[in-house]
Amino acid sequence: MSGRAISLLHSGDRIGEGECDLVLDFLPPNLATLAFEQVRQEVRWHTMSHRGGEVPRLVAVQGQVDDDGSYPIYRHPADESPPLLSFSPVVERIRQHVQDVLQQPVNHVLIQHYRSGADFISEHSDKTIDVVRGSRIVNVSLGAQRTMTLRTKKDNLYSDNKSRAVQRIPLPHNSMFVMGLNTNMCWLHAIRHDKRPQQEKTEAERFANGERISLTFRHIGTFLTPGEKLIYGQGARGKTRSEAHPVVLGGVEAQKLLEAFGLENHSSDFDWGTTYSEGSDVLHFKLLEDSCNHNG
Ligand SMILES: O=C(O)CCC(=O)C(=O)O
Ligand SMILES: [Fe+2]
Repeated sequence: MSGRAISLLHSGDRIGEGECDLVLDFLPPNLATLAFEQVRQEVRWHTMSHRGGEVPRLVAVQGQVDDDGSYPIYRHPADESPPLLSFSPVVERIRQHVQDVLQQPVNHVLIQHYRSGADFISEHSDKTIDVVRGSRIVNVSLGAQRTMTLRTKKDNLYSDNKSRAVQRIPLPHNSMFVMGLNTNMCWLHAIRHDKRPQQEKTEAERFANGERISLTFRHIGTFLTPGEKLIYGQGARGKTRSEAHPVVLGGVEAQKLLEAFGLENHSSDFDWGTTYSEGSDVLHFKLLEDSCNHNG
């Protein structure tokens, strides 16, 4: 491939590094027709702040809470994430379908409500310190069709040494986009805002009054004990429940983890083992940002 071609891709095409999939008509019709409205009503929506500003969409987090009250934690650089609640009824039904089709457990979901074409998520790579190695990340789309844009990172140019590959994947209502960790490493992904006038949009894009809900399911290997006291698992320093350590708030460790997240956003040959395998017990980054602001 050469030049600046932007590929518009669909189910069955080679997407990203080739280990991605777009599954259409994912939920059975009886669930698909009520899922958007039920999720919208059932979920306790929150705003979320990042670098002091509100992110342009509503969010909620649900997950599998163990008998001892431990629950999975997905860390990414937000000032504060909403509290994790147990899977609500319709989200649990969707999760069961994801697990059946994927043949992989998923124990955590970030649910996002794009209230109109003005809501978006900027280009990023998912942060994988807490994502089980070798697992796949899933986005279930409900409501209005939006487009997932994939773009290779700056350190991964075409052979002309100038341009980056771009792929656009329309995500219609009731589809499941499956992303492998290789694609997450070599490409950035985004849902860009769509400010075209209504009459230029297709029926699928105007569906559900232009509102979209996405459910990002992940298999998480890092856990918190009740009250955010202790942390253990893949992304923590203590790898098992009995080796759990108290969580660390802000400070040098938080700075280190934020730098690692930055590296993961920029590097296509990101070495997970070197960067993450030791683990980090950091939970919140806001304290750190506040102290940075005071310093400078
Ligand atoms: O809304 C989507 O489909 C994408 C969400 C996403 O990339 C994320 O939550 O990391
Ligand atoms: Fe993402």
